[in-house]
Amino acid sequence: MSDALNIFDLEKLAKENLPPTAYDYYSSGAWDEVTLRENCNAFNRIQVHYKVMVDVSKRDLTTTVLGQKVSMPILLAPTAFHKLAHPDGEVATVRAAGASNTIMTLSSLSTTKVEEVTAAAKSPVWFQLYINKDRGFTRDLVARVKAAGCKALMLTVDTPEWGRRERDVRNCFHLPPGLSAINLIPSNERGEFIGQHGAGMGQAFTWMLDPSLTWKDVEWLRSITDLPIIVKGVCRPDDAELAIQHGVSAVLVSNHGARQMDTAPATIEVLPAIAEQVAGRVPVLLDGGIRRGLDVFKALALGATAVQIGRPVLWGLANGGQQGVQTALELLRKELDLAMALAGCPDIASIKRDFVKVPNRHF
Ligand SMILES: Cc1cc2nc3c(=O)[nH]c(=O)nc-3n(C[C@H](O)[C@H](O)[C@H](O)COP(=O)(O)O)c2cc1C
Ligand SMILES: CCCCC(=O)C(=O)O
Repeated sequence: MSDALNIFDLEKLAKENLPPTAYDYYSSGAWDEVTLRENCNAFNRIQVHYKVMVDVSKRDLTTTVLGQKVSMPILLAPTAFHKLAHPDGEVATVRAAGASNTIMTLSSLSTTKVEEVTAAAKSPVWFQLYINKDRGFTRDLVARVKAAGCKALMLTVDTPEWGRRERDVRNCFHLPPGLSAINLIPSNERGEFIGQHGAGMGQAFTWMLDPSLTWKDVEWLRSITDLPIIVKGVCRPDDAELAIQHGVSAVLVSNHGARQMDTAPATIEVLPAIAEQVAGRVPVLLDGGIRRGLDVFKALALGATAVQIGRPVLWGLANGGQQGVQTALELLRKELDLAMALAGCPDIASIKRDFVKVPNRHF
């Protein structure tokens, strides 16, 4: 339905379709948005050293992530409030993930009940979790999402407090009447009011965060569930090491789409050192700034098993719901496929470290 040639076109169309406050909420980053720009710009500084005269007439983008086969190494990151973009909300998103045969992680702050999302799923759904100050609340939620059929927990660890997104503060951003973080309601009366207060998004949701969290809470989480745990928000090799020591099943290199700590490095810049530290013990995933299939190629060359996309899904959702999300996913799939052909890589396993050159390494 859309004439979008790429994700940037989809964003332009989304901006026209969305109420300005919703567009600002989706697009913004923390403070001066330095990292927001860097997440994308850093990909462009990486060179691709392609091979020639390789038979790339047949190409295979399939791969396996945590034992789950996907049609491509591009997963859907957890993002809040999909009904702000389209009335079908997270159901549209999960249907698109199913049609593209890849994994969606549902945000804790989804505007659709987890059971409704998994019922519409044709491919695995993971659940993004914040550990609540009230551990009983978290325990109930974990049991509920497992019963609903979620196949892994993605524990977000970069959010002891909400980062400050000044566009939201200026806009007095809040959820319109009728929308709420619905999964958080049944266990907690405060849920009803979540997000209904202007300018106070951060405040309205602060009750669900616990700034006292440490790695021992990952052990606690492991003790209450047998679901695999992916730690989301790691940006340093030493933290990746601690995550592994505390028994996680995967490490996700992420700076929360630049919405938490501003001037944090671009995720693609810290990926090589983290992948070296992890050394294949668990899968390393990455998100932040992926706007081209070529970016996916670079992340894989630098050690990621797969990547996640956040905002591109929302831009798709704002352009016709399920169909728009499929457009976003298929644009990126085609770009990755072409990048692999041009680089001389017929399959995912052949995308190796020596295909890319990184100008300045962190750590
Ligand atoms: C509008 C929006 C909402 C988000 N909501 C959540 C969330 O509820 N939980 C979470 O762990 N991360 C959340 N994130 C972060 C994403 O999971 C992901 O890390 C980030 O969007 C990746 O960067 P990209 O948008 O540049 O692809 C959100 C990001 C955006 C843009
Ligand atoms: C109050 C913030 C809601 C979620 C969100 O925007 C994020 O995780 O970045």
